[in-house]
Amino acid sequence: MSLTDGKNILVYVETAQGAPVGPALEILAKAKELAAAKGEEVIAAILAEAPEEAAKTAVEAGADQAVIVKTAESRPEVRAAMLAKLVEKYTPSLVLAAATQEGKDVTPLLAQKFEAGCAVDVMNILADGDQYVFTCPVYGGNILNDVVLHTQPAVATVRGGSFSKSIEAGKAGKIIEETVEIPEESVFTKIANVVKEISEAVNLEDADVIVTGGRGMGSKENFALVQELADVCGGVVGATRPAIEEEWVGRSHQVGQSGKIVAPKLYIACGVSGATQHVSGMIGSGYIIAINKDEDAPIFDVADVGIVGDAMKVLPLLIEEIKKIKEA
Ligand SMILES: Cc1cc2nc3c(=O)[nH]c(=O)nc-3n(C[C@H](O)[C@H](O)[C@H](O)COP(=O)(O)OP(=O)(O)OC[C@H]3O[C@@H](n4cnc5c(N)ncnc54)[C@H](O)[C@@H]3O)c2cc1C
Repeated sequence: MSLTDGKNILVYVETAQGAPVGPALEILAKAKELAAAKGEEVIAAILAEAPEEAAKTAVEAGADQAVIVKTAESRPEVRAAMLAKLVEKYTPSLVLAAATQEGKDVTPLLAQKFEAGCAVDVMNILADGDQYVFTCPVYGGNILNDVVLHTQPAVATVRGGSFSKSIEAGKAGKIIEETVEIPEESVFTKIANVVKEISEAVNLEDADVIVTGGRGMGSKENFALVQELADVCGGVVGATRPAIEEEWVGRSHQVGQSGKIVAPKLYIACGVSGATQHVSGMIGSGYIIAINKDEDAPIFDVADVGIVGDAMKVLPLLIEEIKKIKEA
């Protein structure tokens, strides 16, 4: 199945605890800009148990209309099938979703239904006549590749932090409720078990402050300093793959190529060497502070501020100073 004469941009607005996730709001702002240049519209598609509030926020963030489907369904296969029904009905030329874990699961399945090309982890989008040019990182972010998809629709997942959100409080837009039924016999995925740790995954993609610990933290006891610093900064804990393999923190905290792509305002890397596979997941951060005892560690190449020292000595000092400032 493929579309012809597609028009408008459909943004899949993922939600968490009833509200759109930050990267989805960023995409809506970019979609608004792209659509306005062509005299087209932005349609937000929301699949959630109670999507009404999220729909209002999506409109304020740039959507001209929000299409909502009330559902508690969590299986990516079913969510992709639901979105496909909306794409069939609203015939967008472009479908965008955040490159979150859910976006990465759902979007390629959606693209496959329309035999459409799917650009992943997009960092920029330019309109070029009737086509869009998607800038995507390849080889762990060492090369930026421009991709053009000659399909209807074109489908893309967008990396968090690539665009800035823009909220126009009180903006009005049409909210349309759709009912989409996906017959159970057409679904191959059955949920056998939900693993608690993964289901209560930390929301790294939306965090303003991330404090990440790497192998250099040395032990689970020392890693507690990373949590403490995150707490005093009002942030969340990230980790490199070795720190997770050592079981100092859960898998949902992993930042990097095979973890989460993050773009907080502040990223503090403690005992992290700066391997390409890690850096490709955090290079979009606004301000990077690195603490490493090796002055030649590659993490310093991407850091705005580098502290050469033993993290076990530097972190307690930082925590103490920040506490003092907050109490003052
Ligand atoms: C296909 C693939 C995918 C991968 N995906 C990911 C991914 O998503 N995320 C990820 O993180 N990695 C990923 N990796 C692993 C990656 O290649 C690196 O091995 C990893 O990022 C290194 O983690 P690290 O910096 O914690 O450890 P190390 O590279 O061992 O660095 C530890 C650092 O701590 C410093 N240090 C030691 N003691 C102290 C101290 N007391 N105080 C301060 N500094 C200290 C050292 O100088 C060193 O620079 C992937 C690898 C592959 C092959």
